[in-house]
Amino acid sequence: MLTRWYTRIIENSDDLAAIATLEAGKPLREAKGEVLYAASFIQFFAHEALRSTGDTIPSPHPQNKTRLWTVKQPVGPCALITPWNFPLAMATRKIGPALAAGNSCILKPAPETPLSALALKLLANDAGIPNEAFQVLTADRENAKDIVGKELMADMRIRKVSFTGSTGAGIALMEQAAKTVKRASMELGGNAPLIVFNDADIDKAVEGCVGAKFRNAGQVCIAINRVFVQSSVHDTFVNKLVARMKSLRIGNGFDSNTTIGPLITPLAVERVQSIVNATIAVGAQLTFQSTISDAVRESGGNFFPPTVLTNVTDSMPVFQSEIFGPVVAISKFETEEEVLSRANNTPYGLAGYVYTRDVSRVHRVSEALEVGMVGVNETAISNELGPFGGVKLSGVGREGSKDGIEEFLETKYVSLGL
Ligand SMILES: NC(=O)c1ccc[n+]([C@@H]2O[C@H](COP(=O)([O-])OP(=O)(O)OC[C@H]3O[C@@H](n4cnc5c(N)ncnc54)[C@H](O)[C@@H]3O)[C@@H](O)[C@H]2O)c1
Ligand SMILES: O=CCCC(=O)O
Repeated sequence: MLTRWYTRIIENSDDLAAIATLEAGKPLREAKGEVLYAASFIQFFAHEALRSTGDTIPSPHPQNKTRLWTVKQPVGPCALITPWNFPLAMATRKIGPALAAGNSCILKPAPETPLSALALKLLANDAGIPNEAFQVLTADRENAKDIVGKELMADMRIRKVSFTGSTGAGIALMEQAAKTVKRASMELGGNAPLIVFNDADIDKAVEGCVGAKFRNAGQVCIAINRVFVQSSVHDTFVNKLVARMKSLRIGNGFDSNTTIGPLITPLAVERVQSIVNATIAVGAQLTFQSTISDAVRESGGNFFPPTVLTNVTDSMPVFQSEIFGPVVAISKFETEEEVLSRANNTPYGLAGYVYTRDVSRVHRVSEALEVGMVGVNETAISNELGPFGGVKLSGVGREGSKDGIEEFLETKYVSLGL
């Protein structure tokens, strides 16, 4: 059934991408990429279902009088709660392993993007997945908090909660889930550093920065939030970045020239603007800001122009908050020791990126960064095979990869006396 669902998603990819662009505003090209990314989790976990095997264990008893083994069993009905920024992929990254492990599940999508979830469900039912096995429960923001979250969390029948969203909401759900001792996986906010050393390929670093900063207009949990550039290559990096950013095109996601769409709500635009204003007010320099054409501005979308801030210091608001918008904030550093201490000086630990040609440094820095995922000389780290997840306030558990299905399985131990 999962394989059939995968096929239905691919067959309907143009419609799914259009729905995601309509709901979330992302450029259609990115939405098409998200459909393939979303589908990959269904295909991968359809295969992974075949590998959910237990162990046989040697008997510890002197006369070999017992046989011991384990079986993998479904954890039980699952509550899956997802955000709006990847309305298809964040859903399938949970539904795929939940169903593959043999669980039923209830998906509670973000109030901003319920239609993508409902479209996925239609295709799942069409592929033969029973209505009862995968349900979608839509709710507005207040109902999500006050009724849905608490109802699902208080219900003893729900044995697992898998959440992707903000750290604050994740903590609230963990507290609620504790009362019925549910298994909990939390994919939460980030504050990713990009570290560019003076031996790096600067063109490659600029391209990586553009990729991981402007994807979905910066509304990505693994988006680069703090850029640290070694002082001798700082000006070169900034100049090349600004030159590259001049080719970005802001506009309606359905316009084929658009590379940056709107932010999700007017409130999101206000929030990003206030972070930028507060950072400039304490001494950062506004080095570059793209222009938004009158036609685009008058179209009424929630656009924020791609922006570069330099002379940023660690205590400034742009380094302290998850920006969730197209703003590059850059700071200079001198030594490896200094930059590692500054990069780790955050309660978050989702992704980190480093550009260097020194292989020893690759090992030192990737091991020392307090994050769940490291991109070395690349920033496109997301795929169905890599374990996705964070440490510290960025969450617990992993999604995708062989680890992803384990989150939805219990290990039962059987001891047989002969
Ligand atoms: N680590 C990851 O994999 C990952 C992926 C995507 C987004 N995120 C994070 O998500 C955040 C942006 O998404 P958002 O604004 O939709 O987040 P959010 O936390 O406001 O909402 C996420 C989901 O949780 C629901 N929700 C919120 N509070 C709830 C509560 N108390 N009880 C039950 N449900 C509740 C919302 O309705 C929505 O469906 C960012 O912080 C981003 O970094 C993390
Ligand atoms: O926003 C967070 C998820 C993005 C991704 O899976 O690459």
